[in-house]
Amino acid sequence: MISKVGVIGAGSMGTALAQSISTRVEEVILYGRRREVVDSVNNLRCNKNYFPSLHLNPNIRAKLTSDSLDLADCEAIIITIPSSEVRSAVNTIRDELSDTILITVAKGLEYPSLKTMSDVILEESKNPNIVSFSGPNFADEIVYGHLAGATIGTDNSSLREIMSDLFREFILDFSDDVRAVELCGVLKNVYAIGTGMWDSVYSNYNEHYMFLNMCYKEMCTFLREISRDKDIFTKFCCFGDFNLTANVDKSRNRTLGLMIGKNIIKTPYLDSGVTFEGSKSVKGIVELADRHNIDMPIAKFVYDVLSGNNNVRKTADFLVKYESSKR
Ligand SMILES: NC(=O)c1ccc[n+]([C@@H]2O[C@H](COP(=O)([O-])OP(=O)(O)OC[C@H]3O[C@@H](n4cnc5c(N)ncnc54)[C@H](O)[C@@H]3O)[C@@H](O)[C@H]2O)c1
Repeated sequence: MISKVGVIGAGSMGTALAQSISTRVEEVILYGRRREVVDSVNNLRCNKNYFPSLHLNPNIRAKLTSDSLDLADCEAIIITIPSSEVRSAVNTIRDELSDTILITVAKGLEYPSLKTMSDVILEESKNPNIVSFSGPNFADEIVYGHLAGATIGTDNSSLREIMSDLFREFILDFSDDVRAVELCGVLKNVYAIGTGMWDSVYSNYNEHYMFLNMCYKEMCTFLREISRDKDIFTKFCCFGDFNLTANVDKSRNRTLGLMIGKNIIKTPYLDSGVTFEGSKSVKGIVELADRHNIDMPIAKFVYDVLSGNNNVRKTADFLVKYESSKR
């Protein structure tokens, strides 16, 4: 159905999705910032900075973002750059985006606007054909063709069939509440940091799963208030992605929480750069919760520790007392 796709961002997720969809479309253009990455894709058929031993399919070509992009003949564009870069990147190419489907995988909340990435993309591109792609999937597994699940968030039902075909390598579910799908991706990062912090203090299985349950309950309380999709709780973007990110040590945000709890990383630590997107979003989530009058003590726990206002043990002990006092 779609024959040409542009992927903005030649990092882990961009390369993984390019490889995955290249079995479905005629041509994929991977847009990267670094010349050595672009050259390795075109000349060596691999992305030497991210997956040096993976042979990329022959219909993937790479281009530098600093060159003329020629996006106009791409029927879909997948945005796989860190959320902090999305506004400026879309602004630069906004004149070429009017007739394409814009798919975002970036997980973050802009601060202080509290806008999700689809809000930001719509504002910059004025193109309403926006899809969010979110679920429990690590790039280093997608890239080798392992099975994965994902939620497609779109309020345009005519895009569902096109997305089903493009992402045929995935098991998909759908939601018409794009913002809720994206907020699941932001919340799960906050709770993954929190679970890492908690596990650095309480390490038994009972303690771990008690806290995990408390996090999921808080996440659902938030979603019940803001989501139009009343089934969001069972979708890949919610339950699956929350579990993957909070439970698996390969998750960057969980690792951040563990390292802060073990004093390997010092706080304050709210603005970290590319790797730990959750730490950038936690302040926004706390503000959104306040705006909607939702009690979110665990998100506040993560915020307090990341901003250097409290340590993990004291805050975890406070949470235990707080939960017990609700009886
Ligand atoms: N890695 C995963 O498993 C995974 C899974 C789901 C979603 N995501 C999301 O995908 C996004 C990217 O994550 P990643 O893991 O691929 O990160 P990454 O650090 O591996 O790659 C990001 C790439 O984007 C490039 N980049 C940054 N700003 C750019 C710009 N303005 N124009 C072009 N390229 C730019 C960087 O050079 C880098 O190569 C994040 O929002 C992340 O939350 C990642």
